[in-house]
Amino acid sequence: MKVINNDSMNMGYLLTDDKYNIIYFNKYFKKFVSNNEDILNKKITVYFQDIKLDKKQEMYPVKYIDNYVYYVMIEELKLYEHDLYAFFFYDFSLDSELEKQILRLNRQQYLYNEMFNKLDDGIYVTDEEGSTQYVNDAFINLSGLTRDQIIGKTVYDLRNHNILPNSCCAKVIETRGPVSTINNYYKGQRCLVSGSPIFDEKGKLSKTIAVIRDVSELDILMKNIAKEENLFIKSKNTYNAETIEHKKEPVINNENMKIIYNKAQKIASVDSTVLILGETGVGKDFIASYIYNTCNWKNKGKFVKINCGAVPEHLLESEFFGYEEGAFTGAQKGGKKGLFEEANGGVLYLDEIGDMPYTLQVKLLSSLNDRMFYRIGGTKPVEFNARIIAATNVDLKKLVDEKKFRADLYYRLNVVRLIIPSLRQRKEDIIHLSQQFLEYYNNKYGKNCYFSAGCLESFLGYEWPGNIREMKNIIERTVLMSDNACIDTGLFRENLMNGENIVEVSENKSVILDNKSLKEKLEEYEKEIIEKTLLLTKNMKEASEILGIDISTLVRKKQKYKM
Ligand SMILES: Nc1ncnc2c1ncn2[C@@H]1O[C@H](COP(=O)(O)OP(=O)(O)OP(=O)(O)O)[C@@H](O)[C@H]1O
Repeated sequence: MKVINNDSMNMGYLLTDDKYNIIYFNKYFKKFVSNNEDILNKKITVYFQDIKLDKKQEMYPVKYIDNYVYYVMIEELKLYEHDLYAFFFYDFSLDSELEKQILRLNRQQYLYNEMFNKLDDGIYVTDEEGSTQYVNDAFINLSGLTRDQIIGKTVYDLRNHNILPNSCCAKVIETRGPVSTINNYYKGQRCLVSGSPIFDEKGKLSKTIAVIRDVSELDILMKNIAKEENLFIKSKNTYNAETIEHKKEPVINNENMKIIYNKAQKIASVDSTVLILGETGVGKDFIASYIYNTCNWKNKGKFVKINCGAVPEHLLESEFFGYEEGAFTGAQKGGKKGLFEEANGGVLYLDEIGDMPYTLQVKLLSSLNDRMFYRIGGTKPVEFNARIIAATNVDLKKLVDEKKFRADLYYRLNVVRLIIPSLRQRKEDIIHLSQQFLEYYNNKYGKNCYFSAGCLESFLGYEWPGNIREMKNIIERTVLMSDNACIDTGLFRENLMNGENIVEVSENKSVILDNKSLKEKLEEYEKEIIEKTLLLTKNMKEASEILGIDISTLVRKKQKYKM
């Protein structure tokens, strides 16, 4: 701030005599008066009514007659024995160039705002700490949120409260790089969210911006095309959803799981035996195939899986080790390769190893130790160089103690042990897994479902006795059953009840039992699935393909359930 004494300046001063009559005023005041007489010799209080004449050498605001506010400072002067007063008026309003620039900026901001609000794509801007700074109208429409709910809140808070559970900007901040996500919004719109970091001139993260594009229609179109293509591939190849699903990235948020997957990665390229333990459905097969897929041995052999509990005992040996021609009555001409040979150079995955008959355990152990075996009826040793990964959901050590499993085989298998925790012990994975399955089934059934915040909370409260597999099945059911895009807690619970007769939800762990037999319940469920599938598909052919049964079975079932 400076005192401006120049007549041409945007500030004014005037002089009065000792009675406060104006005797001089500069050009600044001249613009307000038509001639000098209008102001000269008038009391200053005529123009500045609230001026405090006794307040000297102190600056304070006063109003001119047009109500414009100035800051005034009064000084006493002596001129040729006359007592005079000098009044300095400071106009703190911005000078005109600056004012023009601000106006221009305001106008520009208004125009940008208008432009952003005309876009069909949503825009979301945060600062470097994830605090929401700007959203356009399209985002408000897509999300169903109000600006009050989000502006000033961090994307982490919004993520934790499930308001924006899959925040792209949060991921941009975490990775400091561009990120794309697929998010579902409240009316079930599927949106492609492309987020980018914005760095300042020193390379420091300054903002993140995400553009949210509703791809629902495009998605449906793509799904239709994919469906057609899949039908084609299916007829040519043994295409199967499970294979495709296995190629998906593992969900690993839980710290324990990170350690386990890290270990799996480390041992992927060596051929030590791995024993995977964990409850049913926790992802034992999944991590076994992850190990196989992660190792990049050139020309590696196949991943051969056998469920030791599913093959009748009398067939197990021949399934495993194969046989020579004439080995037994009914043996195939030319003999047959067993799974051990099939898996050569690759991985032999022995699921439910705890169910392996005791007698066969001896042969397995000697094959592992000697790295060779004999086909049934064979005399020539066959080299064995597959890697063994075994898994079980039973307490193998207990079986050893009960003498149902050989201790030497147990220790031979137990070289690297991976114990997969249950889903309730890794709640951090629940939401991500559920989103992954939702996306998978949305794609599979051409739907756009999303979970309500309450439903996600119920997921966290539920015990998941069947772990990830149970979650996957429930999500498939709810996606199929939902009439609306939103899958809420009610639908989640309903589908728990349809599938299981025991329901444990939240802390209550209420047990709901009814008098129906399992067969009746399964029939009810089957009927419901068929009804829904028929409703969702164009014809019987499509329905039977989705259900994975042939048309004649579908017709029979329709008759059985009187549909
Ligand atoms: N980390 C993961 N990320 C994503 N999906 C997973 C993960 N782990 C498991 N799954 C999925 O969970 C489902 C069950 O996994 P899996 O079949 O491997 O369980 P399991 O423990 O072998 O079950 P069981 O004991 O009945 O053989 C599968 O659909 C699998 O694709």
